[in-house]
Amino acid sequence: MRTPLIAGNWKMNMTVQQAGAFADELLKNNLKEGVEAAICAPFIDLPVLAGKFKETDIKVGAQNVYFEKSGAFTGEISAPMLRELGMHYVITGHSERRELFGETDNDVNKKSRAVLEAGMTPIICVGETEEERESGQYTAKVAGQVTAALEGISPESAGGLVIAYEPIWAIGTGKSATSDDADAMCRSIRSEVEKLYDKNTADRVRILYGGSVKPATIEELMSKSDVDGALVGGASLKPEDYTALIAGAAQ
Ligand SMILES: O=C[C@H](O)COP(=O)(O)O
Repeated sequence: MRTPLIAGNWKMNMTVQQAGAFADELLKNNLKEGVEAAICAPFIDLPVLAGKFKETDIKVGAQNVYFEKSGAFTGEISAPMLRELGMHYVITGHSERRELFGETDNDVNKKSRAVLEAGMTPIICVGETEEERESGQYTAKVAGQVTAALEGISPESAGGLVIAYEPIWAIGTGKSATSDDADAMCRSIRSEVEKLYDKNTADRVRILYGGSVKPATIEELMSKSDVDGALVGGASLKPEDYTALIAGAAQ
């Protein structure tokens, strides 16, 4: 049985003060049980969130990492640094990092391995462009991203990780994939994991959908058998919306 996960991705939003205020508000709400809650925030917000959520089940994660452990890499943050802060998750391979910062499949693989090695869980993002969807190449594109991201990762580790399917055309556009399309792609990713490993690993790995998920759409999305949760951008920025997402996923 896979525990549903609602992971917020704040992207480049929320100052330290705003992050603290969000946490205080969220802690006043009764989050429904049975759903894992995680917030992936900008690096500077992580200590305050880790502190505020310390005595709770709410997990905190980063949105990026560098794959080396330490050294002359000005401006970068390593996986052991994040682990020491109490991070559980690190997003790797988000399409914004691939598109805007030139991250390759190889970078995503190295980052995901560094995250696992440090004792955290990567949320590995994959997804196709609108052009790839329209030309029918999307399944092959996503399968290729999954294969590249998982290279050299053991079956034990692979079973515990999280993959987020985020069609690029649905991110921040209000144009969400239908729940059936999301389910079909999550199933296709699971079968790719089974090809690379085995059925047991494929049954354990959690696969999220991301792309314009809102409180109004979460329940329908979560009714699908291969969708194990959501990676949520815009709708994770307000405590009341985030609380509603958790409630919707708990139905
Ligand atoms: O990581 C989250 C995704 O990019 C989705 O963002 P969005 O919910 O604002 O469309």
